[in-house]
Amino acid sequence: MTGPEPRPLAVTVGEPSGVGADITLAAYAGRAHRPLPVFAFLADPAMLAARMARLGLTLAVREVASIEEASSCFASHLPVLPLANRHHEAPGLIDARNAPATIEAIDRATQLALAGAASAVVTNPIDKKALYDAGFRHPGHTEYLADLCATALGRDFMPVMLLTGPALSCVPVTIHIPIADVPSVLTTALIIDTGRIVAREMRTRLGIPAPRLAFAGLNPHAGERGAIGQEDETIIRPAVEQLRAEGIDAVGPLPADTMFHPEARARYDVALCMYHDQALIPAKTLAFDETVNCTLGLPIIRTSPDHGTASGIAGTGTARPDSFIAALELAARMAGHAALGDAAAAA
Ligand SMILES: NC(=O)C1=CN([C@@H]2O[C@H](COP(=O)(O)OP(=O)(O)OC[C@H]3O[C@@H](n4cnc5c(N)ncnc54)[C@H](O)[C@@H]3O)[C@@H](O)[C@H]2O)C=CC1
Ligand SMILES: NCC(=O)COP(=O)(O)O
Repeated sequence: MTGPEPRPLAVTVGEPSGVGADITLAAYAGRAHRPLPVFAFLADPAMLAARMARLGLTLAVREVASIEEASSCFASHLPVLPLANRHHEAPGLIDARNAPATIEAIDRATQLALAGAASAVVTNPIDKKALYDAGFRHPGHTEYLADLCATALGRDFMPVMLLTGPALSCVPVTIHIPIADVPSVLTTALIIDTGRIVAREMRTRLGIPAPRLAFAGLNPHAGERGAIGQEDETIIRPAVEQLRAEGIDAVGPLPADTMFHPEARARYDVALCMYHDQALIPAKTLAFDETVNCTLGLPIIRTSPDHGTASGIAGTGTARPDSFIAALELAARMAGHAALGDAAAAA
């Protein structure tokens, strides 16, 4: 017996000078070999046509008026929800005129997910500086999506960035801030709040019944018992103790340099790291093509490939779609779609 048809995913095009269009088109072109969950692509059809021509792709595209139409045409046509704003197609070239369309795609995909018409949002990478220069006041998708959800629902959400792949799941507790600001932004309360969201959503959304959380220290050797910095003992340890008191399986602070080798990784389900690169370097080094960026703490599901705009290879046909496909697959799994293999077997 098959259940109701799952609602489509809403995929945003991201920065048009980057590889967002390339990897989405490549994933769709390869769907016979690696089946995809149904999605609608929020993009400028003219920009897509130009990128397809540049890539030598001849895919059947259908402009759809609503995301619901994606389900009926996905097998034969790439469903595109046209943006009202234009994207100028020029690989590698940042153009300030593109920002409104890039943001429109994120806004509309989020609205579709909040309204229940899309089962999840999958974002392609944005060029953060290009958007900052155009007046975008959020560090990245993670915080912007939380703001959009807060505005729509009238309450605040604390977004948490999770990078998850076959070898490692990890969370940067502080995200896109200068390294010099990390010690002052890092507080016991921030670590506790992050740990609670991670523990809850690893269980409720990622299917790990009793997640084991490992917290990295901030300083070398996790501060060497206070001899190499104080934050490990004064900020991180009290947070870990509080989480343990709440029944969460938490350990740390652990020396960060020895918590990512295979035996160490076997002892936890998710590493909570104190700053961006402490988390993203091991995640991308271990599985660049399979790791997915997923935002926890929101009332919607959002995933993304782990990589950036890769604008140096946009339009060349060399961008690998694997992390993007993994992001589609994770979003579908989190949204409760039948596994693609199961769906194929039931068909
Ligand atoms: N979720 C998002 O919106 C993200 C956006 N970014 C943005 O991306 C821009 C560029 O960031 P970078 O640090 O240069 O990282 P990047 O991931 O764009 O590129 C790093 C290296 O990996 C290669 N690469 C990336 N994706 C690839 C793919 N799919 N196939 C083959 N090779 C690939 C690139 O060619 C480059 O050599 C920045 O503006 C940054 O803000 C970065 C990460 C995530
Ligand atoms: N380095 C990760 C990254 O830039 C992703 O940011 P976001 O746009 O997902 O917030």
